[in-house]
Amino acid sequence: MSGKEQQGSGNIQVVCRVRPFNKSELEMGSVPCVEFLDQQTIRVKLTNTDGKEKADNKQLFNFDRVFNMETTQEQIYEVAAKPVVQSVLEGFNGTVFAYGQTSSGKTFTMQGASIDDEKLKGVIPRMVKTVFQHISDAPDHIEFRIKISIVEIYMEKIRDLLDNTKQNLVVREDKQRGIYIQDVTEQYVSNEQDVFDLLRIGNQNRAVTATNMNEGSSRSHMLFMMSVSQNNLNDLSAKTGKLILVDLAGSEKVAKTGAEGRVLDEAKTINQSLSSLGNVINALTDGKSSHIPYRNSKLTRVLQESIGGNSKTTLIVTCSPSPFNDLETLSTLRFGIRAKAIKNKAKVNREVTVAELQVLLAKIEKQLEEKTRRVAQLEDYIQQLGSQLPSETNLNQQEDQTQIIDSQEEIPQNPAQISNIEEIVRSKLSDEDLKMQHNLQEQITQLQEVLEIEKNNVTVQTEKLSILRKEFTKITAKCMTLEKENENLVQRLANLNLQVSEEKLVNENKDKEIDQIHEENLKQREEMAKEIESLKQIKDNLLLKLEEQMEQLEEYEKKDSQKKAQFFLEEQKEAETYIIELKNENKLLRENQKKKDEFIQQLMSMESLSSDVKQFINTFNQSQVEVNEPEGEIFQDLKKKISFLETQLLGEKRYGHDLQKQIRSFRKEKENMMQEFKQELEKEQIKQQKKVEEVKLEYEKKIIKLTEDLQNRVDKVVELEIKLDESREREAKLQDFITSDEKTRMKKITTLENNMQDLTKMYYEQQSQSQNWKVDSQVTDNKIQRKNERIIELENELSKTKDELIQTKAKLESLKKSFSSSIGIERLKNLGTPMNQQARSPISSSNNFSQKLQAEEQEGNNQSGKDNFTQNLMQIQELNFSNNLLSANKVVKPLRGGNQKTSQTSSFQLEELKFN
Ligand SMILES: Nc1ncnc2c1ncn2[C@@H]1O[C@H](COP(=O)(O)OP(=O)(O)OP(=O)(O)O)[C@@H](O)[C@H]1O
Repeated sequence: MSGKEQQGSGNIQVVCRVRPFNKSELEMGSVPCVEFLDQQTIRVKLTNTDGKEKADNKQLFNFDRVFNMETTQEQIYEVAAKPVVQSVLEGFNGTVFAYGQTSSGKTFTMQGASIDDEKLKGVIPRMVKTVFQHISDAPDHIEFRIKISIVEIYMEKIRDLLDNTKQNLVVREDKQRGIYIQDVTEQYVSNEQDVFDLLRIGNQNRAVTATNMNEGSSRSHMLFMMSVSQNNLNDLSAKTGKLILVDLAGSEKVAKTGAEGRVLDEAKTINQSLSSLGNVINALTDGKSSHIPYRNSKLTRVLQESIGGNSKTTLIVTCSPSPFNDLETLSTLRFGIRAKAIKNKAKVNREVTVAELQVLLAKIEKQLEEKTRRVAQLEDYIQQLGSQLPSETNLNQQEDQTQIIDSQEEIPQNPAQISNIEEIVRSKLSDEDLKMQHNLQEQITQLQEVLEIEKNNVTVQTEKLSILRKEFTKITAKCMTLEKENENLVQRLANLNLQVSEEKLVNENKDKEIDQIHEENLKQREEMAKEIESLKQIKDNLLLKLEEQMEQLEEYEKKDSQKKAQFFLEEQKEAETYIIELKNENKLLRENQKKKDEFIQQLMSMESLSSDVKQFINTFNQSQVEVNEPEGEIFQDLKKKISFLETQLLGEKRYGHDLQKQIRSFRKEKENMMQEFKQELEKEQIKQQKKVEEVKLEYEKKIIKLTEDLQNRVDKVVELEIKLDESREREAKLQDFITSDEKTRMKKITTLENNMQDLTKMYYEQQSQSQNWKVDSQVTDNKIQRKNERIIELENELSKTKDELIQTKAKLESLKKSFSSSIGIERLKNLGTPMNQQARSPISSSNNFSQKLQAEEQEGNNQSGKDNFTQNLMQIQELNFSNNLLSANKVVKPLRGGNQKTSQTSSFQLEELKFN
């Protein structure tokens, strides 16, 4: 695999999916709050409360891909997840995670409605197929090992969904393994079914609750992790790709989901960890943060490699199309846009095994062997061709000879030769001659010394020259680099100035921002405190009101019952009076009955009396017939009385009948009245009951409304409290940030300012130095030029001297010859001349000698030997003079600054250079 293939740096892929309307949304006749402009662009249409679209509503979002409501599970998988899975099979780390509001379709996307349904199964079951398909298509020498782990992050605890006993796992970091969950269950799998079984177990153990928004709302973030290790049995290489598929818990508004109690706590934790995820994304993308707060939540810690690390990552943002959720959809899309800017650096996780290295070593050894064999073959071939193979040392020498050493011009002067000549001359010359010769020798030595000095000077000068040349080139180079450095420094200085001013500006802005945020926070806090206070007041008022209303209700109920009781009492009273009346009437009736009975008895007694009377009358009548007439009158009276009594009886009977009738009608009336009363009473009772129930219902409704209101307010209070906590946290962080970051920034600024001052100083120093250097270089240039001139002069003089020396030598040679020949003649002539007369200074003695010669000349001893001698003497004088002149010239005439001094300086300089 090439290096390019092994590296994969790029942004996180972000795709957006909008789910279809659910049943209740369809029933409401909702119109989508999103519009799909093309395959990459989506627009959110925000509406006012009247349902009309808001003015200036251009909420456009661009993603790597936008999936509309009709998108199938397969389409999502092919575009969003399959490339990541394929990267994992190549040895990369890969992550696919779904983010969105509760009930927006995260679980549907990641797992699907059913893992067994071909159409509805989600990313996880589909991925399994791709992996096992790849394994079955892979060549035989590739060995695969697949491990599965499933965990959930619930209430900031990592729970192992494959082992219920592991309830609080720990995240660790390792150089080799990267970020990993310690002790998590890693189950080896060998086929698709194994994975599905584990998935089922994991789903069974996952925390799910029904909320107002979702029947099966995930209360945790679920992470499905798969590691795919591959061993190549041929080259023994190994690589491991890790895949993480994340079904996040949904962000939710507690007011909408109706969360309370435990569910509310869950919602708080979910929202908190999602906001930590948002913070990490912000820190990664704002381009300013040096610290990424991965450790603020378990979720971000586990996903550290996936967000901004070694992973190929796809984020699926899921949205609801309902206008009811438009603001949540908007914030989800904004989250996706921020995440899109994250850059990851994925690389193949290759493991270099010992076995692999051994194979590599064996390969290299084999190559080496082949190369050695080839060399031997080539050597044979060369020898066969008759060529000599260079030995190793020759080869080394050849290599060493690459350095060219400058050879110095040899001066034609040989001290050995001179010493030879000296000896010959010494053996042949007399003392005076020897003296002369000695003088000459001295002169020659002087000349040689001068020559030597000059030679040394020249060497020194040449060396100096080369050193100076080198120095000059160095200085020039240095000057150039300094100039460059200077330019860079100026540039840097300008940049630093810019940076500092920018930093200052940024700082000022930040300060302003911080102040603003601080102020805003304070305001918000005040507002929130006020709001909370007012809400508390409202809550208290509501509670008071509720209590009052409850009291009123109780009072009302009391009053109602009192009223009812009174009403019943009155009714009872009425009924009682009525009953009393009826009783009275009954009494009357009974009295009448009594009377009637009495009367009937009377009547009966009267009837018996009348029958007695009748009997008596009959007996009387019978007896009347027998007795007399006057008794007939009594009878008549009795008859009248009887008839009167009979009419009275009849009247009484009628009266009795009437009374009975009356009693019957009274009874009927009473019964009817009782019936009516009962009916009315029942009706009234039902009415009252209905009324009571209505009132009760009304109150219950009111209570429910008030409780709902109260709950909403409590929710609001909770939300506000969460917000307050968050803003407090934010403020605390800001404070930290302000204190720590600001301090470091201030430090940075001061160090930058110091640096700037130093740099400015340095810049000026450098400038003055470079100026000095320029002057120095000019001076050195001039010096070099002068020295060059002087060297040329010296060289000329040297060559002159050399010529002269050669001439002198030649003359000396010829002189020696003629001297030796003439000395013989002279000796013969001046045998009586004392030796001490000749022992004077060379010049004076030679002058005397010349005077003598001149005298002899004048004397006319004109022999050829004598002429020669004179000529030679003249020549010697000339030579002496020129030599003196030359030596005077050479020794006295100083080089610039004095010859000795220069030679001293140069030797000093040389010492210095040697030392350097
Ligand atoms: N693309 C879709 N097609 C058909 N039905 C869908 C789609 N997306 C989601 N649903 C349905 O919507 C409901 C909610 O979906 P899901 O449970 O996946 O939401 P979620 O985002 O996971 O919610 P939570 O965060 O509360 O767990 C489910 O009944 C699901 O079947």
